[in-house]
Amino acid sequence: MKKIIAKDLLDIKAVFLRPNEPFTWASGIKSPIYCDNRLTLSYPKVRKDVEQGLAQLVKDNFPEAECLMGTATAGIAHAALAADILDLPMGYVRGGAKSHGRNNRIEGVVKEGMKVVVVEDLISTGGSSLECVEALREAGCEVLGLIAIFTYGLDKATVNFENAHCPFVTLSNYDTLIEVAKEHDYIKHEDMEKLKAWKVDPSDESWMNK
Ligand SMILES: O=P(O)(O)OC[C@H]1O[C@H](OP(=O)(O)OP(=O)(O)O)[C@H](O)[C@@H]1O
Ligand SMILES: O=C(O)c1cc(=O)[nH]c(=O)[nH]1
Repeated sequence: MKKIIAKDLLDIKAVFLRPNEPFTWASGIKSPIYCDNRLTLSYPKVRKDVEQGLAQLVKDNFPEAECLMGTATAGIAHAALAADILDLPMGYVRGGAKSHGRNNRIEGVVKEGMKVVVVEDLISTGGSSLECVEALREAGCEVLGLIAIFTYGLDKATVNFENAHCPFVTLSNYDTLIEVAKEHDYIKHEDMEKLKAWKVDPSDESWMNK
């Protein structure tokens, strides 16, 4: 499954490499790579692989789940589609509470003690995911864990999830993506060298001068 999803992302050109004009991530990290999983929504075959994969992750890892909660914005559609396969309720968590209407941060029905799985599209540092986990816990939910399409496998994310006592599982990851990209000649040799230097410590910007 990890290789199928990695190949899907490469085939639909959801993986962007821009070593000479780095992307700025949500965390502020400058990166030569950006994975736009939102594009999976535009490709029905890939979308099916992703949603069936996410539903299977819930069945295998969190079989007691009573509700899926997407992270705004990129996790929402995946939570809805996977919840439909599993015939479970769903909702989503905003980045912050609304300042009008019902002032909600969490949308959908939330009940005290409800067993929830959070659905995210991608994990870099895990900061955005864990803010949603925290909001759901504050609202009285029992967060069983989090699922996502992709993780970069950064140490920072591992530590953040451990500290938050929140297990997480993903459909694919950076190491698999690089392996599949090599097998299918998706990445030029010089870009691979920059990626290697960057991955040693993504928060150290010296890779840009290599
Ligand atoms: O693990 P992190 O370091 O928090 O980074 C990953 C987050 O960044 C992206 O969201 P973005 O802020 O781009 O917003 P979006 O979901 O609205 O596209 C992505 O969808 C994750 O939620
Ligand atoms: O960390 C991020 O903001 C981020 C990285 C990435 O590869 N893709 C994405 O959508 N967000």
